[in-house]
Amino acid sequence: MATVELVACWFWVGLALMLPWIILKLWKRGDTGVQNLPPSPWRLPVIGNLHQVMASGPLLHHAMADLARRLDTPLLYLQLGEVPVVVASSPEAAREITKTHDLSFANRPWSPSVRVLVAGGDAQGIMFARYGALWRQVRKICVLELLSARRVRLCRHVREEEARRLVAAIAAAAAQGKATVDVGERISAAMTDLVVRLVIGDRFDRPEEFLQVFKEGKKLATGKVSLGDLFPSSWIARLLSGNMRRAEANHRKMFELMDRAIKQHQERRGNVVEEEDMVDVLLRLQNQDDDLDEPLTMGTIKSFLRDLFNGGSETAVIEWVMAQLMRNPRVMQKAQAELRESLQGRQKVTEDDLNQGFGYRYLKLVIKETLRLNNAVPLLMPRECRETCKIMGYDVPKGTTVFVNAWAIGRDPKYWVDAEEFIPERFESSAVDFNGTDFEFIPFGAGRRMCPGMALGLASHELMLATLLYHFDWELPAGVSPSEMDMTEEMGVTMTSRMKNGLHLRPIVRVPLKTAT
Ligand code: HEM
Repeated sequence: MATVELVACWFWVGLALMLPWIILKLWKRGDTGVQNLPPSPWRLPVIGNLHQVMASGPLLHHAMADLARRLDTPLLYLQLGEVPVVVASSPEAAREITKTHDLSFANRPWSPSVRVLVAGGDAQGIMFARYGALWRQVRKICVLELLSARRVRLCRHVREEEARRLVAAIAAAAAQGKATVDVGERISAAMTDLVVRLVIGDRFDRPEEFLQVFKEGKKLATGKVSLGDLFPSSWIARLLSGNMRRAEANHRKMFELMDRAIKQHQERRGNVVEEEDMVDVLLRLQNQDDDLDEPLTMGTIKSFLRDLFNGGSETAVIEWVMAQLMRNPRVMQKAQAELRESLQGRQKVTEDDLNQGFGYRYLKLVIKETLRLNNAVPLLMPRECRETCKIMGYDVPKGTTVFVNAWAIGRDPKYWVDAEEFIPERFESSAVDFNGTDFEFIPFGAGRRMCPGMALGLASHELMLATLLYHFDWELPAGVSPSEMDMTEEMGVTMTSRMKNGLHLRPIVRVPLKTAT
């Protein structure tokens, strides 16, 4: 049975088992109070709008976009099990939530799964941290230290080394006569290695174990909706959700390994650190306690590092860019021609070349267009309403989970000509950018909780892509034409959208890598 059917089947079995609890809830139910809530489709008792959302399959952003379109509303109210949800599906609604009333939506909701991750509040990190002094502290460290433009520049040699290793691995597969390579898997391995090096450095003695625990954690944190999160007050639902115990064990193991990495860094601290990794920076700041508004506890440091791993190792965008290029041979040809013409004669792609404008003006437009159509984080990360407020004339009650459907906004024909077409040139003469001020295009979010890793993410993505396009030509598997490519989406970790069946392509070496580098 297909995974989707299996998930759906378990979902309905779970609901059936919860029937006695549902009846009890119905019996106890009081009035919800009169409020001018945003438009909502009809609801069933207790499960609310779950049946409508689940009916369209596991892609929440598609289901939510359909419902908003059907009701012709920029702001949609849904009751998902016990969880009240508001979805913003227009640039105006997104602006109200992430800018005008940013402070009212500066929290992330803590579902039971998130509670496991943040260990009840002792390991809030940054992604799920409650808005307040601690979050402000870690966010400042991100912006000024760990992910600053200066640090992104300083670590460019690590990105270049990993990009070269990626090329070498793909070239070796091509030389062995492999029909195709799993491009997503290769990129993911390269990006995970990259982020491990940036965060804990080269000298950690158990990198393999760390990677394994990290990968298992990612599998456990699938973006699929869990019964326990939909009915947080029900222990039966939590029991049926199953994964919680494994997630707790994974969390413990991950923190144990981080303890070891931190200890190794501490032991080294007496020596001169030639090049600081992120653990070094955090330990240095921890020692300069007087400069901190909130103390950096070990729990905070470890959860902070965990979030940086998660944010930094996401590779869905690169895979989507490659897929769109294969589907649009004209665009692929233009991007490669520009790169090869301007980098002619060079044995490798360097960030200095790219930054000086060598050959990737068009590639930048390609990445932008992919972020519009295949937004890797389609619903951004959920916010929670901290105080009841009015958005576009409707009441959004305190405690509501709020999604911004950036995916739907990026495809809305009201704001985009030929919205479903892949046309990088649309950005050529347009000032619209993803820096969080043009609300029709917000792949990195906007406002206080906007992605702090944008510069690092873009630098890594641009270099990896330029390298893949410069060194190789790419072919689809025999018998598959560009228009027949499987572009089916699925939800990955922390609500990211990735290619469900991967991207398998045949690489043909065009510019061989010089081995002596
Ligand atoms: C192309 C790559 C990336 C994309 C598309 C992306 C996208 C996003 C989005 C949409 C959000 C939620 C914003 C919101 O709620 O308004 C986010 C948050 C975040 N991202 Fe990224 N991101 C990327 C790369 C990175 C990298 C490289 C890092 C760090 C190593 C990172 C770290 C984070 C963190 C820590 C948050 C949470 C911020 C907070 O809650 O204060 N991201 N990202």
